[in-house]
Amino acid sequence: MNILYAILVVVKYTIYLLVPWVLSVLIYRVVFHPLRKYPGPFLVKLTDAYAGMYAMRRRPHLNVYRNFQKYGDNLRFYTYLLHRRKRKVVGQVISDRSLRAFSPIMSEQINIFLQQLLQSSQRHEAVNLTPLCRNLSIDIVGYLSFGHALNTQTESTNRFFYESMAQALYMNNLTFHWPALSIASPLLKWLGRKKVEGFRQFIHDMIVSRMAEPKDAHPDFYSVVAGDVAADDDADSIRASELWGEAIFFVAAGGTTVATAACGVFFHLSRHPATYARLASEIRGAFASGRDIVGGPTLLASCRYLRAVIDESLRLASPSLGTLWRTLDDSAKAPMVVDGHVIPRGTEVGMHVYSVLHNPDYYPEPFAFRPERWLGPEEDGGAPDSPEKREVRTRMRRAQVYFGLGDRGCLGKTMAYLETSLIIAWALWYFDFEKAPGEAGMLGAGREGSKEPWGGPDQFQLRDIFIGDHDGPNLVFKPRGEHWRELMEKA
Ligand code: HEM
Repeated sequence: MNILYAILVVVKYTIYLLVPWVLSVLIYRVVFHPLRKYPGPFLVKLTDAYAGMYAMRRRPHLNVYRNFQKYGDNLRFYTYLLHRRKRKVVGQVISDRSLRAFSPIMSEQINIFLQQLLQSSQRHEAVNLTPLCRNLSIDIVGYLSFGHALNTQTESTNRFFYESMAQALYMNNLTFHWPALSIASPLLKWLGRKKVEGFRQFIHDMIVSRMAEPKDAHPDFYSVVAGDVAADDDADSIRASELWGEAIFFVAAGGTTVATAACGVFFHLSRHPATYARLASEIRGAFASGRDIVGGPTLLASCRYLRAVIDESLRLASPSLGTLWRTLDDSAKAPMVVDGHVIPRGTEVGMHVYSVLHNPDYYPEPFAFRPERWLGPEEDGGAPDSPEKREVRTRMRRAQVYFGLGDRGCLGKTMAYLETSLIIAWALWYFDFEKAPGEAGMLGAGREGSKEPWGGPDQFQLRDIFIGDHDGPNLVFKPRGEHWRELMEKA
């Protein structure tokens, strides 16, 4: 009885202390917070659990978009910032010169992907492009980062890689949107421990096997950073080294983004026959054989419609969906001013990629797939131009944020365009394709009758786990004439 009484007293006084404390925090957040003048859902002012709930459901991009529609151009949100990466070092790995040295490896890997399409076509089976493109881009980034043959395209051993990485990113994204959840970090880590540890072990093995080779053995990330970041080859030292963080970031940044880009293009082409026909005729008219399709002026500069299709697909289904955060450098003397707003020191300001890319002020009919919007009059059959049209194009280009902008923008942009262009151009050279019949063909698409503009059957569905996660499309490939025989020679 005495113990029960003691517990009740403790609970009572805890409540007496907690209630005023919680109330004062809430009053501060609503009434006195330096960001109080910025609109947003009332719950956001009270707690970051609001953003966390959407992150949990992998839908923060859609929620933020909806809030921009409701509250205007500036929103208040709780989150915190990622740290800056060694841009200069990483930049050297994917400079144009390094890419030239690397492009035979890229072509070899895409060739394996094409062989798989060929096999599916010979079996008259539909293929799910998500695992195929994911394995391809992960294999390419494996070579690019540590000269390492991951062989996820041909063997199942390393295929856990994506699942593990996605689990780690999902967890990070969750605590990023809902920092208070860090209290539960040990539990979350424990729940996801197998996948996350698998991912860590994998990166560790990749680094160790590369460190065993001479620095210049491959034209890869390691050959550039090896002298810059030192680590012994024991697990703790590697995990504590800068190489570790850089490697994880690099593999995550390059490992799945291109897969999303390519899947988006496949999805949209399979839903838009006129676009498909125009692009097929551009590619098939520009080259004499599949062997002639290589990176360089013809593919990237002459195939303007291909670029427009990739751009429009990246706009609708951007591999990066969330907010790119910035904060004022500690050493900066002048305050940060954004769009006329003076930003309190220590506050992070972000640009929400999905919302910008679907803003009707920049992209009229933002959910419509219209590659032509990216073409100038000279590329669009000499269509009449006007100052208004030029103004629309300029605004569109300035809002083209899927690679980020400015001095933190994507360093892999050239590589991403090259890789996606080669995948699509070769697929259209060797094959014809269409969406799989029946329900299977709906994989990755929204639903008929959806009330949301992003929910319809012509919209590629992305889940926001920091990167865009997806499944599908399921497509049926048919070899085009006798061109496929060239693939047999390449095999
Ligand atoms: C379509 C594919 C891709 C998209 C949409 C994309 C998008 C992005 C975005 C939005 C950022 C952040 C920019 C910012 O914070 O302002 C970024 C950064 C970065 N990306 Fe990409 N990316 C793609 C492919 C790649 C590839 C293939 C690589 C390399 C293999 C790569 C390497 C990087 C690196 C190293 C950074 C960090 C730059 C820095 O912090 O200074 N990306 N990317």
